[in-house]
Amino acid sequence: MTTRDNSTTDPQVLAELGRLRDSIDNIDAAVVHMLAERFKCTQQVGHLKAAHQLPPADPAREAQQIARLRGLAESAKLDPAFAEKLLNFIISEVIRHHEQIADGRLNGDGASPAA
Ligand SMILES: C=C(O[C@@H]1C=C(C(=O)O)C=C[C@H]1O)C(=O)O
Repeated sequence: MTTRDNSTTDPQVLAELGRLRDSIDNIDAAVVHMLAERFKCTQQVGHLKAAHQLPPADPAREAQQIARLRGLAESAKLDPAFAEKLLNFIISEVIRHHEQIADGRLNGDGASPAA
């Protein structure tokens, strides 16, 4: 496929591209805000688990979430395999935080966890 810069592209095409990118930027911002809220909740779960000697990971709960999310993805015409991969990626980070909390390496509400 050949590529070229924007200088000769129809202004209407560029306007449409700009409009779509504005929506993409809004969606990305919403995703970041929703993830931040999710991590605030999961940090609290991590502290609760650590205080009551519960394990950081709960595979049975994860299996339920994956099954539910795959169903939601299918209804929304999103690839269920992609939805599962994304959820697993997020959950693995949550479990890492929970292990840090249990080891006393992470405090606070976890809005910006240590690396
Ligand atoms: C948040 C929890 O801890 C872990 C993280 C999960 C998640 O991010 O959704 C789900 C299950 C657990 O492996 C939980 O047990 O609810």
